[in-house]
Amino acid sequence: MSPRVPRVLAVAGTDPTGGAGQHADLKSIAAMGGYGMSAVTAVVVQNTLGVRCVHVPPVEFLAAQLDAVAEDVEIDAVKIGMLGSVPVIETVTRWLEDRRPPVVVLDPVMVATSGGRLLEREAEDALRAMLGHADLVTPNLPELAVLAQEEIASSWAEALAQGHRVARAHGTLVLVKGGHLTGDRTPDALVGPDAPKPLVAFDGARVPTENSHGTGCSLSSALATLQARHGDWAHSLRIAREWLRGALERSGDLAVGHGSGPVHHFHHVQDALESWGAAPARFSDELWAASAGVRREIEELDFVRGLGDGRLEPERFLAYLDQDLQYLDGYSRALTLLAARAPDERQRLFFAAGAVSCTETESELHRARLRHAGPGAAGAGPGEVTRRYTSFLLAATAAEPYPVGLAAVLPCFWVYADVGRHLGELAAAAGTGEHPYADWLATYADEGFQEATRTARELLDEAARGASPAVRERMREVFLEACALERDFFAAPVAAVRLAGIDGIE
Ligand SMILES: Nc1ncnc2c1ncn2[C@@H]1O[C@H](COP(=O)(O)OP(=O)(O)O)[C@@H](O)[C@H]1O
Ligand SMILES: Cc1ncc(COP(=O)(O)OP(=O)(O)O)c(N)n1
Repeated sequence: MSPRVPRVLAVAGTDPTGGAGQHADLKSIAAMGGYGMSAVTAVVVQNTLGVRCVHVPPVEFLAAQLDAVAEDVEIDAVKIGMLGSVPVIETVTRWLEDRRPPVVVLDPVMVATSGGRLLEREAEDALRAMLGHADLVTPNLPELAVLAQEEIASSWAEALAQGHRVARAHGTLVLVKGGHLTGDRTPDALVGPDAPKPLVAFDGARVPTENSHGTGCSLSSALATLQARHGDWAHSLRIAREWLRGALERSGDLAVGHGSGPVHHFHHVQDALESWGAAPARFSDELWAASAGVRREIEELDFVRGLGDGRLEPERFLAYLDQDLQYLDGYSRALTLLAARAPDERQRLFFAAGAVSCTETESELHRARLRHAGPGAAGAGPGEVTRRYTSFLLAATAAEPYPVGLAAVLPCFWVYADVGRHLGELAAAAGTGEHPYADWLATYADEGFQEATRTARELLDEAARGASPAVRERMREVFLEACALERDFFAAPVAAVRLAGIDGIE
């Protein structure tokens, strides 16, 4: 019977930055619910930028490690990664002949994506000769071509056919991986020796990230673990792919290295930790605490008190609406600039959608109210505070680093949502009678707006994690300046009672 916690041995090289090799294997095995062990084949000096050099310890040392594990622990699965040279391949082959665990996955590591060779060229024949010992071989496309002794496949159909030829020649299953294909899809398929048609195939959109260091190591060790658990390759591949997709999508949380960074093996555990209350300190919390004084000043403003308890003069409310409409024009331009500079599709869509909503929905709400108030309700142009605030936003989003632009636009989401909460409290305290601004106050509580505020905050935290100390400091300055501008903006309508011809408001 399959063990609940499979004992999985990784026979592989090292990566001191923890993204590839046996470090990635151990994380992947644990992430899939296994117990990881490792025997070192080669000590590799590498980081996310590339491989610097390789030291292969005497093979007697490797054989002793393998025996030490096997003599003590029942091994449910082995994942074999970097082997490097003929003597190492021969040592591992001999060990497999003596003590083969029930599941053997061989990732025929040859060249790191960053360019460094991890298998001597003269060891390629020996590696091919070893394939028959594996249940599953997981080459990337260049490795598959070496195993097949053919050109690199240039299409998915060619890759599948090549995978089948390798599977047939060595009597093993081959996982044909599409990570190295050009284009925005990353298919994977299991091909067996008996027929060219894949036993199972999966497709998916490529995750837009540079952080793919160690994906091959991670996938193969996850598969070894899942297979020891379920005994079904198709099922194992489905789960491993889904997990790896999350690990690629959340790789940006890690901020490790300056090159192709590692994937986030424990992205699912991070969520569990947070649900247990172990949320990490958020940079946005720090900014929020620093803005407490300005937010108190906003709550004290006559305009805010009057809007909350309903006593605000209509002409002041309309003066505010008129300036807010002109502010929205600048704000939507600032969001458009951020969308253009966003590092990934999710952020680009978020800011682009925000810009559209400002220009279409929110501006129209303002215009409808101003139209209803009569022809005198529209002001002459942007007031001094409106001009100052919008110029500040455009400068920050166009010319400063992207995380700083994010810090500039966040208060318009967050402070506004917080003022809305406070206004709701003031309205409730003022009593249950008819409130002249009730429908306007309801817009602050809109769930779509609250959700957008949460997302903007998460994006700021994400950007802060990858930012240098100098950029984080600038984010703080800009965030506080935007909060002060929010305050000045709420204070400005007091000076605007000059608007004429107003009978009522809607
Ligand atoms: N950007 C990406 N988005 C989604 N999946 C990816 C991406 N990059 C790699 N993968 C997946 O990671 C696994 C290993 O990738 P691949 O690049 O083919 O191998 P290797 O890391 O051995 O070079 C495959 O399942 C592949 O589909
Ligand atoms: C020690 C070690 N083993 C294997 C690799 C290659 O890892 P892989 O998962 O194929 O992905 P890249 O790192 O090449 O993107 C390695 N770098 N080091």
